Amino acid sequence: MSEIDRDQYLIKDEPYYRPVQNEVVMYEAAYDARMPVMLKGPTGCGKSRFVEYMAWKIGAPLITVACNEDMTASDLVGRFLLDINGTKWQDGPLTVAARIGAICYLDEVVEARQDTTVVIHPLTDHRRQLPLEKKGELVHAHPDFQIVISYNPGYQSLMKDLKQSTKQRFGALDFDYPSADIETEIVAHEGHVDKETAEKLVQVAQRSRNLKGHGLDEGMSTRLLVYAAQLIGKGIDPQSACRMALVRPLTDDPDMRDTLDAAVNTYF
Ligand SMILES: Nc1ncnc2c1ncn2[C@@H]1O[C@H](COP(=O)(O)OP(=O)(O)OP(=O)(O)O)[C@@H](O)[C@H]1O
Repeated sequence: MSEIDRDQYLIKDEPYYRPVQNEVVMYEAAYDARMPVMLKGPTGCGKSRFVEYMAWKIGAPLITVACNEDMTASDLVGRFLLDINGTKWQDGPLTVAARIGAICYLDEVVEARQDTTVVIHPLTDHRRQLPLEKKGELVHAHPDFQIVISYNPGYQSLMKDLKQSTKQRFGALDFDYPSADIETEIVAHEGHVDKETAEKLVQVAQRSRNLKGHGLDEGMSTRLLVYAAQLIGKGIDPQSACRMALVRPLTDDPDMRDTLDAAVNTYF
């Protein structure tokens, strides 16, 4: 539909992304094949940043949808809205992406109910179609349309997982917190702190990641390390910065909190 302003979804400035493995080359090949891609990995490890960077590099518009359990198929596909002139169809983000040839990034897709997730099926196989049942229209995806989903395998349970018939429509790239030297580089760059401070933050995080499954559901993410670095960059003393950005968000358990505070104190 010509009235959609495609340019608004373009990423104008290069996002900072530090490649970790061969993910850039792999993604480019998948994009060339318009293969649906699944990014697997823990929270705050760089998946969204990676998609932004790839969209910028390719020059493709990017439409991101944060999925949640209340999301319905209509939230993705579109719905009729009432206005003073009667009813008017409004495309949802998935439909807009299919029409303009955007990369549609469904963040944490497993949060959505399975009856919502299945609407992506006809778009992710050879059909590349999206039926708008309520409107009686069959949208043929633009040749540049691609679908990308993110998925945190750590959170999944039998109750909440993607169906095999959904999973097996995607090529998957594994993401994880980067090695210490790369993560230090990222934290120093994003948090505007010196290398030595970034290194210490990464060491604290690595300690917390060893506690995953032993009282912690998840270790400190790269995102939290960037937060801590930003506070330190604002002149906050490192211990207080780490308490606020690294320890308190992670746990409500007083013993675990003390353990993590102690880990912070050994480095700062
Ligand atoms: N490889 C990387 N290059 C540059 N920045 C990174 C990288 N990895 C992580 N970061 C930093 O970590 C922050 C969090 O990453 P991002 O938002 O992409 O996480 P995510 O994996 O998408 O998390 P979630 O699953 O919770 O949405 C980014 O804003 C960025 O500052």
